[in-house]
Amino acid sequence: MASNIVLVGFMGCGKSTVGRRLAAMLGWEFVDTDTRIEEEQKMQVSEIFLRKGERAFRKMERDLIHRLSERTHQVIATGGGIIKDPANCQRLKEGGAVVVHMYTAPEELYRRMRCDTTRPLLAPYEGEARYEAIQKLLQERLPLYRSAADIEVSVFKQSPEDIAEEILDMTNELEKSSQREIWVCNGPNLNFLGIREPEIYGDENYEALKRYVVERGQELGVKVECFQTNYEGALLDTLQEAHRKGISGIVMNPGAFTHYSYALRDAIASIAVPVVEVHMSNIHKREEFRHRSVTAAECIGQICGFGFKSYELGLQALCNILQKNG
Ligand SMILES: Nc1ncnc2c1ncn2[C@@H]1O[C@H](COP(=O)(O)OP(=O)(O)O)[C@@H](O)[C@H]1O
Ligand SMILES: O=C(O)C1=C[C@@H](OP(=O)(O)O)[C@@H](O)[C@H](O)C1
Ligand SMILES: [Mg+2]
Repeated sequence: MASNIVLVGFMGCGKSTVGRRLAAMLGWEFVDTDTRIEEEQKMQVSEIFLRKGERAFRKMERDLIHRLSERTHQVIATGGGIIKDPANCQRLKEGGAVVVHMYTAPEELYRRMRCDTTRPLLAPYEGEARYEAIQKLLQERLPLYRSAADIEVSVFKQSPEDIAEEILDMTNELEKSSQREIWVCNGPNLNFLGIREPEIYGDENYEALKRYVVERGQELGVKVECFQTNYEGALLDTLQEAHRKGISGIVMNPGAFTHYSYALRDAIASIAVPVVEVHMSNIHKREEFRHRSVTAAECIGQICGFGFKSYELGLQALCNILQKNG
């Protein structure tokens, strides 16, 4: 489980409201950074802005985040500007926190904060001008929230209780997927990518393919290991090893073994690990002997024709299935 759950998002998205409920559901401490700063300074946030200025407030936020990052079992509702300094979320994440971005449209944020007097950044604006200020600031900050967050949850037309439940489910799923390991297994001649018939397989080499799949894995929150061999038996050994080690899934490009290796077909059939078959080229558009796959029927499915992207689609398909199966 995450050490802390940190809620980020624009003013009015419901961080304070949802955070309190989420903490109660988990039996964790609830910390609202604005409230904590107000208690420590014995002054309202709007008064701090007025008397000491925004810079001083941001420093108070930074100092508080520093202290909170050393503790665990907290749901932390941050102020909407916490992401102005990327080091804040970075610090919390280094301590094992999961950062959740709560998102809704500017129209809904305006509806909630039309008459609000507690948010100093909106104080100079009323009516239409307030809506425009929200829209402009949201546009500026959205990329910052997104790059800080591990998870994004839409909070439009959902009750705070339902949002808290959803955050809990998503956090649990993130936790599970981070424990998953997927092997990307490549068969004969794939080590010759970049050299081998570039008009079919492109000019990027095998090292580039490895980097590509590892990065796609990171985006999906799973660990990816790559294997390549030109030997049929070695490919079988790798599948059996994946089974013995309890690897979560395999994305496999069996190369030309696809079309005739019954031994590989039997290996896929005998392991408990789900396999997705991928090919860079569209094998059905090519020579007759490539139209048939003796291995695909033992796999969950086959993806072909999208170059490196076939591997990404394979990884996505596997992750969806693993998520569905718990
Ligand atoms: N899911 C929701 N649906 C409707 N109104 C909400 C929801 N969550 C929060 N609110 C309301 O929106 C306003 C802002 O919520 P708050 O929790 O203070 O947001 P934040 O801490 O992100 O600024 C409050 O009036 C609150 O009651
Ligand atoms: O977005 C911001 O810069 C701010 C958001 C506020 O918190 P909420 O997001 O809880 O409104 C509060 O920290 C301060 O007014 C500044
Ligand atoms: Mg708040």
